[in-house]
Amino acid sequence: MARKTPIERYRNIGIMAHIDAGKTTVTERILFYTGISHKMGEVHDGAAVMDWMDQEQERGITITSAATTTFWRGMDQQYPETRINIIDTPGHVDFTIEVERSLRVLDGAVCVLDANAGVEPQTETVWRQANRYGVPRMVFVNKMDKMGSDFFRCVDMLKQRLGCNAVPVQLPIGAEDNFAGVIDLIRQKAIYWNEKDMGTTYEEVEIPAELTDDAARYREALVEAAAEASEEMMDKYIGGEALTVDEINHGLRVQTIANEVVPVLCGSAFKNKGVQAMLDAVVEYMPSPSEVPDIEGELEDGSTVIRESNDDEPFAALAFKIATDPYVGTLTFFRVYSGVVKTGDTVYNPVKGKKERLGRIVQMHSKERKEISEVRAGDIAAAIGLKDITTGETICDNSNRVTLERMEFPDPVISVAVEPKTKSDQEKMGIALGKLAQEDPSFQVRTDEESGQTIISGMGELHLEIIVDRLKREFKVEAKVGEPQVAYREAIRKPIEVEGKFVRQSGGRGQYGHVWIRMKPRDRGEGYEFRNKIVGGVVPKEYIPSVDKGIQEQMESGVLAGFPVVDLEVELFDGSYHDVDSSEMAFKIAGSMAFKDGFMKGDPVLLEPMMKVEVTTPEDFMGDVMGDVTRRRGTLQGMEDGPGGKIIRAAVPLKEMFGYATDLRSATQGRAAYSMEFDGYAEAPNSIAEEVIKKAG
Ligand SMILES: Nc1nc2c(ncn2[C@@H]2O[C@H](COP(=O)(O)OP(=O)(O)OP(=O)(O)O)[C@@H](O)[C@H]2O)c(=O)[nH]1
Repeated sequence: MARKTPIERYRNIGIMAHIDAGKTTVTERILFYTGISHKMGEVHDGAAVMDWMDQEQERGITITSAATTTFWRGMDQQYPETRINIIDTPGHVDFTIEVERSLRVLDGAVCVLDANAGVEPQTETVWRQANRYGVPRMVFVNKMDKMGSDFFRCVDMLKQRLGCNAVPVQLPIGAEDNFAGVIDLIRQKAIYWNEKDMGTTYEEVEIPAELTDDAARYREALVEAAAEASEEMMDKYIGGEALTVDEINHGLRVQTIANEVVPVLCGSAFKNKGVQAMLDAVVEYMPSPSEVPDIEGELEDGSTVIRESNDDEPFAALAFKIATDPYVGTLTFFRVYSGVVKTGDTVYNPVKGKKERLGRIVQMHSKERKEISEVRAGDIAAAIGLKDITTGETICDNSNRVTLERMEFPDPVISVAVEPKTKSDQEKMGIALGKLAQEDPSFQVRTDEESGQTIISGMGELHLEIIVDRLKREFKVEAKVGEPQVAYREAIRKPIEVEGKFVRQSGGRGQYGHVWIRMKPRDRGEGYEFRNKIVGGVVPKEYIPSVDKGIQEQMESGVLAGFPVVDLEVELFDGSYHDVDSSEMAFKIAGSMAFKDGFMKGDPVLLEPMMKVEVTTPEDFMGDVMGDVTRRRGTLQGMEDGPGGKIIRAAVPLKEMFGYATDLRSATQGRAAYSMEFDGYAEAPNSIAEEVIKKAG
């Protein structure tokens, strides 16, 4: 079967936004206009297309990222059919991990702003993440019909708060109740959507006289930004020659894909204005899979390889989301980077080292699944029934094995004990939690050895709340939940040299392992490194990995209070062995003994997770909010004015942030908002450390 849509006509995009900016409404309108969704449900009466999990609809926030395919030929049918795959990215801070994994597989993003609120804390968080992945972006200033909407302030905020080169390609006609349509600055037309048919039809007329000056000024700026794309265009522009519409669009496209320009559009999804023009801009300015850098992978021999974005390469794809579906079981969403795969093919997962047969492949057209028999480079689809795969892993051609760039997931920072309400649910809960952990690598499950309790860990209070909620809804397991616990870490602050000797003489064959190691603290986030500095075979080669293993196992279970030890360099530089009695086990124990001893002598410290917190509050409550942050052991890091009031930035220990949502709401009559992001580990003060160590007993 040949390719239906050439890869140049693919757009894999994400829609990112702060909660309530209108991402769901925008997505739903896109599906409506592209003809896939024929009924328009309003988000909060529960019929929206993208909100597909029950509690998402109840909470009104989008938690999972699903992928939806749709086709667009342009407002005037001016393009060849373009396939737009929309990857939904959640806006809530507790789900940054969901944002990360969608950013990883999309080629471009539309950032939706609330025209009144502008750039909000979470917009910034997601924007920074997108910067890290170098994702080209455009902005849709939504809610132009809303009280207090201000397109130009939004553009200023984009420039100032996000530091991006925001270039309006449209201007709004009117605002708030009088928002009537948009000016297309490139084609120099005013567009008004017909209110009677939900904006399906529209008319294009001359720019209203009172806006011609503004339009000319903004057009000049955008032409200049487009001309930067090439010397030829720049020469033409400087020479006073007019650039054609095609040239301008081409220039903006080049600059947007190079992350030099962010085109800005506006509209009101709710009032059915501007969405089709935004889709046109997706086609014009967002890259196709072949216009973004090709993905890198690692072959089995450790060498690096590039997998080009085309059908002739060997098949390689990345699983970016795993969902459990009550009807079909496990759905593995994957993005194909290269090659073709068909149902019935055997694929290989290099991380698990396993082959699996690809049973059914489906494409998600919003809630509807379409069975397909093959997928190609650039496609996004879901496989049904893959058994052993976790989010972030590669699937590839079994005879051309490759591991694509791995996704990095932060370790969980908070945990709670969960216990099923009835004993008989124990097993059911175990299975359910296992499935949830497979879906979400930022969520972990373990059994506490001492208490026998099941401990779940994740990225925030809400994250775990939702897991518990899903246990109940999807798996029918009611669980009791303990107090949230912070995931501390342990580290040393002083370099140290220590000896570990494990010798047993017991009748027959004894045990003999003996090592000398140097332990050095590393900077935060640098992790663990083991160096072998043995010369002259004083510790035989075959035992060296055992020493490393002994140390790592001990690091996992901690020394001070049972939390993992981090940021440490260990050098094995001396030791001795016995011809008969030495064994891997003996050296493993010697390594762990040396490590434990060294750790206690190396000025050990407890580390606590720190959160980057940003609160937007009306000025009246500023004093209260700041006082409260300080009481929570927070360090104020800055303050500025925003449209929603004062913006306060601070670093606060996670431990002190429990229940913050509720406290902030009651302290500010619900008028403040906040966002929070894991920022790294810092030394916990003595009082806290003592308490934690005592509790660990
Ligand atoms: N006035 C106005 N309201 C809008 C517009 N678009 C969306 N809304 C409303 O804004 C609210 C939030 O919209 P959603 O589409 O749920 O926003 P979201 O960003 O998907 O929200 P989360 O899923 O919670 O992240 C809803 O009440 C919408 O009806 C708009 O263009 N104008």
